Amino acid sequence: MKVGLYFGSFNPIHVGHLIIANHMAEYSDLDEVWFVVTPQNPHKKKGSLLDDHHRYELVYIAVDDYSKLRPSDIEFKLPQPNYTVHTLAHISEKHPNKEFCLIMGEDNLKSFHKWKNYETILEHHDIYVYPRIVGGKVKNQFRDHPKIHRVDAPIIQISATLIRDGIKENKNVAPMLPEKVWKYMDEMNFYRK
Ligand SMILES: Nc1ncnc2c1ncn2[C@@H]1O[C@H](COP(=O)(O)OP(=O)(O)OP(=O)(O)O)[C@@H](O)[C@H]1O
Ligand SMILES: O=C(O)c1ccc[n+]([C@@H]2O[C@H](COP(=O)([O-])O)[C@@H](O)[C@H]2O)c1
Repeated sequence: MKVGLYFGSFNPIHVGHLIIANHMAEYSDLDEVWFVVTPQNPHKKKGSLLDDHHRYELVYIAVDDYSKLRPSDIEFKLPQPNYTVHTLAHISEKHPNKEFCLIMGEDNLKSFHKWKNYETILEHHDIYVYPRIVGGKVKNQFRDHPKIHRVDAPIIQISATLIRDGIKENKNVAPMLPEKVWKYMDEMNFYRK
């Protein structure tokens, strides 16, 4: 079985994430997509991060109705900050019968040369890249790389930052979130202060 791993802070998960993951599961050769909730991205400040378990709960609620999408808390017990190369080694050892690929946006591909041991990642895993609107260029070494596959998924301009800021300013952010996710966030008063 071929599993696509979609790593992120998911602070919170939104419809942009869900549309990408569902597109990969339905229109590529991936059998499943797992949302790996990252406690601490090595390139991001902890800042306004909601508690790990709350972010995981929101992902869990979001994928509940999708049989090919799953939540994963595998990074919760691994050392922080979370380097993807370590998680990939750990997850591959835990599930020897599955083939794991990485899903990433074009934005992340642009800074992929700064990731820890990115050559090791490319040696062992395929990467499925979806388009995003961002400045800058993808490095030549990643352009026609045999392990990097482009998937023509839709471009959605929503970010978790936009949602967090909107909630603080009392705006209606409901359309940007799966309905059950928004209901839970609203009840729990997440991101209000
Ligand atoms: N609208 C979107 N469409 C496609 N990919 C997205 C979108 N928003 C985020 N991503 C990508 O999904 C992954 C996880 O996203 P992340 O949790 O950082 O959300 P975010 O919305 O970018 O968050 P923030 O605004 O807090 O930086 C990252 O690789 C990110 O580039
Ligand atoms: O391994 C690395 O060096 C590395 C550097 C930057 C980002 N990442 C991972 O990329 C994923 C996307 O991060 P984010 O916070 O933008 O959603 C997240 O799981 C990070 O841990 C990993």
